Amino acid sequence: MNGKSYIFKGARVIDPARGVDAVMDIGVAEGRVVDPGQIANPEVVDLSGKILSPGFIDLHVHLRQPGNNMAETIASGTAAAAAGGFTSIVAMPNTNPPADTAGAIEFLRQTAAQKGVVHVLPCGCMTKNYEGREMAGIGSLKAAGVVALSDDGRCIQDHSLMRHVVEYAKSFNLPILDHCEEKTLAADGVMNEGKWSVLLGMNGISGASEELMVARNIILARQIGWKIHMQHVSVKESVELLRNARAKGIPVSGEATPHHLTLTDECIKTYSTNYKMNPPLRSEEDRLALIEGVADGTITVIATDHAPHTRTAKLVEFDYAPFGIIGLETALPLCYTELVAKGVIDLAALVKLFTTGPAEVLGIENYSLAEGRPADIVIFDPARKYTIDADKFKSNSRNTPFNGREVECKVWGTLVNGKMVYCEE
Ligand SMILES: NC(=O)N[C@@H](CC(=O)O)C(=O)O
Ligand SMILES: [Zn+2]
Ligand SMILES: [Zn+2]
Repeated sequence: MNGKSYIFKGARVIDPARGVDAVMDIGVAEGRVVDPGQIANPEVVDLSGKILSPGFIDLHVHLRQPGNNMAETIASGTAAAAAGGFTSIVAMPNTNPPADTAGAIEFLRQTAAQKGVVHVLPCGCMTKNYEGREMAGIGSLKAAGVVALSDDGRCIQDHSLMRHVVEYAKSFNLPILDHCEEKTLAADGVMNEGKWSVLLGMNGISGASEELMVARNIILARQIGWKIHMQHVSVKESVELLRNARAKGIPVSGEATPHHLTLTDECIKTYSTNYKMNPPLRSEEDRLALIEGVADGTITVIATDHAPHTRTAKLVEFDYAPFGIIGLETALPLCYTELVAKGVIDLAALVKLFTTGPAEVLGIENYSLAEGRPADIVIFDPARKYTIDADKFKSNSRNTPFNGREVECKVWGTLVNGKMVYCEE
């Protein structure tokens, strides 16, 4: 079936689910991880100096198909994922039309099967037509194969409706991935509310907008006893709320994006719309609190919130530009350079944030390279220094603030079901 078989030799294998961190050989045949001694006619690949780990999982990707194929398609978005080392991506449902029905999920699954190069895990809307008014048909979404529910891009403001959604999500065993944003406090802001919004004369988005909904979600998760995952956590108060809730055993979790971990609202003095996203870049104090949350295990996931927009959409005044930046092809090098190379966390901890952390949110057990498991693998070279060049991206979009940035750690190859779907050479 899967043509080639491989023996990968000499890599440092980091496999957090099994507590493995050692130089060893890994065999791949028939799409699975196998005993390297049992393979006939393998291609032997010398990976000395490189790292091999389970493929990365991104809980937060916008593929834009259907509705905006110019910005991204399932084909281009999954190619970008493979280039970034991701073998599974959760597709956010805020497409056009939104993924709020079994039919929409079926379209995504069929297109992903034909055009996708990595696993596309569908996420369904929590509300009908993504309007925040009426619950979507969660049972039929589950039957169609969604792995989670989200109204990302928006946040259900009606707490009673949200409570019912959480109850249904629990009965269908679907985690909720929530975009935490109270609307009246976010108002018509375009950047973080703070010193820089005052200096630049722009409308601010209060950190309290996020904090309030994180608190709401913690209350519902506790009351209902069900998993709520906070998407793109950006302010220090949210980190503190999560830390306390998790210490009490409330089933909540949180993700940080590479951009919130590496940039602040000061960047907006350039007026580049590639610094405009939601939630907005926050203060240095917030950024440091996120890093602390990652370091102490409060935040268990790094997710990209890959949000492609065309050049023309972003080529307008800051106030009018859409929110969002791409991230699949820059996540690993940015996080390696800023977190591992600077000694904040070690490499094994970073691999966890991209593998077992997100797997746990989705309820995937034993996400590992144990023999017999599907060969979803990433191989990367931490010693490789390079300059990010957006023109080389597989994504259809170029809306990144990191073009030209010097980084270390390059993805060398990505395998999905034993097939090399990206290889540097
Ligand atoms: N993050 C963003 O700024 N934009 C996202 C929506 C979202 O993730 O909230 C998008 O769909 O463009
Ligand atoms: Zn969002
Ligand atoms: Zn998003």
